Amino acid sequence: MSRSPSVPERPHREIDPDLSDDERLEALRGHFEDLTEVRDQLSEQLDAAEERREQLREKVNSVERENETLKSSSLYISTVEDVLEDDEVVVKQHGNNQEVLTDVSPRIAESVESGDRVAVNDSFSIQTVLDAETDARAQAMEIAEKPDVSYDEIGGIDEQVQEVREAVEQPLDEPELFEDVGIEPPSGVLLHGPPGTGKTMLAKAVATETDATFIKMAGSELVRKFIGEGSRLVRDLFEMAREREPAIIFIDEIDAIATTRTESKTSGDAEVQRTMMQLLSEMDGFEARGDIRIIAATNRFDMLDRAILRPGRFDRLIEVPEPNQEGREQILEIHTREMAVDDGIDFADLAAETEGYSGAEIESLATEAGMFAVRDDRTEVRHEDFTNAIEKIEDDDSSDVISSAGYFYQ
Ligand SMILES: Nc1ncnc2c1ncn2[C@@H]1O[C@H](COP(=O)(O)OP(=O)(O)OP(=O)(O)O)[C@@H](O)[C@H]1O
Repeated sequence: MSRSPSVPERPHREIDPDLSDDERLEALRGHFEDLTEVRDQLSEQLDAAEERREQLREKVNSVERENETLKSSSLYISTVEDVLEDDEVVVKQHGNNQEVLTDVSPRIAESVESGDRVAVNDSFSIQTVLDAETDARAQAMEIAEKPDVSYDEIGGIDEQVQEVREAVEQPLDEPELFEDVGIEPPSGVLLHGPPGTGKTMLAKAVATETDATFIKMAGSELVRKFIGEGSRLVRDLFEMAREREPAIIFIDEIDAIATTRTESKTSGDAEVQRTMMQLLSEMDGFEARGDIRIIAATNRFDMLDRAILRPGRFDRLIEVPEPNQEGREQILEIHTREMAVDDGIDFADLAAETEGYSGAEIESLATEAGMFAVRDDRTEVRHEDFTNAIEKIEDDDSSDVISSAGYFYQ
């Protein structure tokens, strides 16, 4: 900050009364000159102060304008690549990856660091640095230190539960077993099957059982909601897992980032490709015997880019099918455990009536049956509530819910 200039001293001159007229005149002239000099100095200082005030006023105006722009216009998200001298930085725009040399508003120049996510205006000038809350990282991942799903809540897929336990739980709990035998455990496990069959539940249950942190990222969100940030978020996902070992990374709807390459070369496709390449490179550099396990899920197995299924990547495929008669019966029993149900319910009969239902649809059926009891002012749910619920669901959804179960998954 500039110091204010010192105020000149007021000139003072004693005039001896014994002086001759000429001498007094000379002394007064001298005093007058001193006063004029001081006046000139003060006037110069006043000019400088006014100039400074003008500069400050301009600065205030520019900050106000900046503020207005910030409030009124859309800003673009970029990442700071490099911070140079004189408030200049190189930013990389999300979406098209274009690098731009730009300047930072002096107001925030000191808080900008390389790697920060920032908002830039139309002329690429950095307006604000995004904090952790606005950071997509927090929004894009679901993290559960202690997910609360146990194996006995999963019905009808015992074989798959067993396979997942061998491929995921054992390498975490008993890595020495694999070392002794001299084999690498599977790098990644891919669960594939129709929607609502328990794939997410299965991944959560292993995390619960092994006391691992469960970190979920949805492939579809990466490409729809966080456009341009996919590869960075994938990097963050693995970094987050390393920070929280033991951890289970669960990538849901992996098909969204790992579909077979299309002919079109739109920027969106290139972005999806980059996200997938990042995922592959994270997996390739991974220690399979380590404390991080990777599970992915898809209900569009046919569309997957085979590159992700190579050894060292998702090399253990587990199909999670729609439940069969026995499976549906088990799932019905699981989802009515907490309900007040009548002894006369014939679960085997209901299972036969619900062919083609997924686990998620059976869960909705149980809730719907409960609703029939509530409507009838009863606290106990009866067999006919279930049959009424089946009828209602099939009437309501004959065109979508039930048939969609097998729609994407062939
Ligand atoms: N096998 C099952 N046993 C018990 N409940 C199940 C089963 N499958 C699904 N459910 C119920 O359906 C809900 C949704 O299941 P989940 O999210 O695990 O399915 P998903 O296979 O991951 O589906 P999507 O492919 O749509 O992501 C679960 O919370 C659970 O209540």
